[in-house]
Amino acid sequence: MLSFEHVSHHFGARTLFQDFNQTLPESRIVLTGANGMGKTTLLLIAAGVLVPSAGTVYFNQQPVTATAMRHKIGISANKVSLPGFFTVMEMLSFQARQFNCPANNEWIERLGLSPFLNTKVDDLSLGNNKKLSLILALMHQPELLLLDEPTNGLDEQTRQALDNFLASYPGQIVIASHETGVFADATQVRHLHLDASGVHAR
Ligand SMILES: Nc1ncnc2c1ncn2[C@@H]1O[C@H](COP(=O)(O)OP(=O)(O)OP(=O)(O)O)[C@@H](O)[C@H]1O
Repeated sequence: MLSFEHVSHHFGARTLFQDFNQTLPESRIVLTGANGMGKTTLLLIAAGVLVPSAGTVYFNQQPVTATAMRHKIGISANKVSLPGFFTVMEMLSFQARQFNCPANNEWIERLGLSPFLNTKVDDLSLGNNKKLSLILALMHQPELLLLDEPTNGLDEQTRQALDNFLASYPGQIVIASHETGVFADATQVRHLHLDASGVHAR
């Protein structure tokens, strides 16, 4: 369960959110808001990748910045850039070693990334880069999965495969999206909306 306690964040003079307090027991959370409102920033903070200006984010009562949480959280966001000089296979192997999980998971096949295993990350198309980022986020089957615009740039077949996968994912999922129909079939969905006055739970 994700929980924000007195979380504030600002970049220079710009405050994105101030004293955000919310416990989110729902298994599916959708984060919406206009461009530049802070959706990606909130995801990075929830992943423990970015330390907020104030406050703490907890996942199952543990601060997300704790080292032990690395194995429990997965994030796919354009702002989490991948080292361009690695090939796809090297990247997957590296991640597998980090998380002590198999690199050869079904997702490489299912997302059609097999022909690109020897391609350097820098040389991947936008869609294939997105696929790699998604696989890296979910290959260790994290308890908390944070996805920034996961279907952006994906072809229809891949979108469908991802939707089906997410529908039965056992962990908690937070998706930042401009699309309204995210988690259409889920029963427990919480909506968070960001605007100029901060984060609003709906
Ligand atoms: N490292 C940074 N330093 C300074 N400003 C930043 C930094 N990262 C993000 N920002 C600013 O913070 C604001 C929120 O950015 P963020 O990427 O979180 O928005 P977003 O809601 O995800 O936008 P979009 O829908 O366009 O992806 C933007 O105005 C952005 O320019």
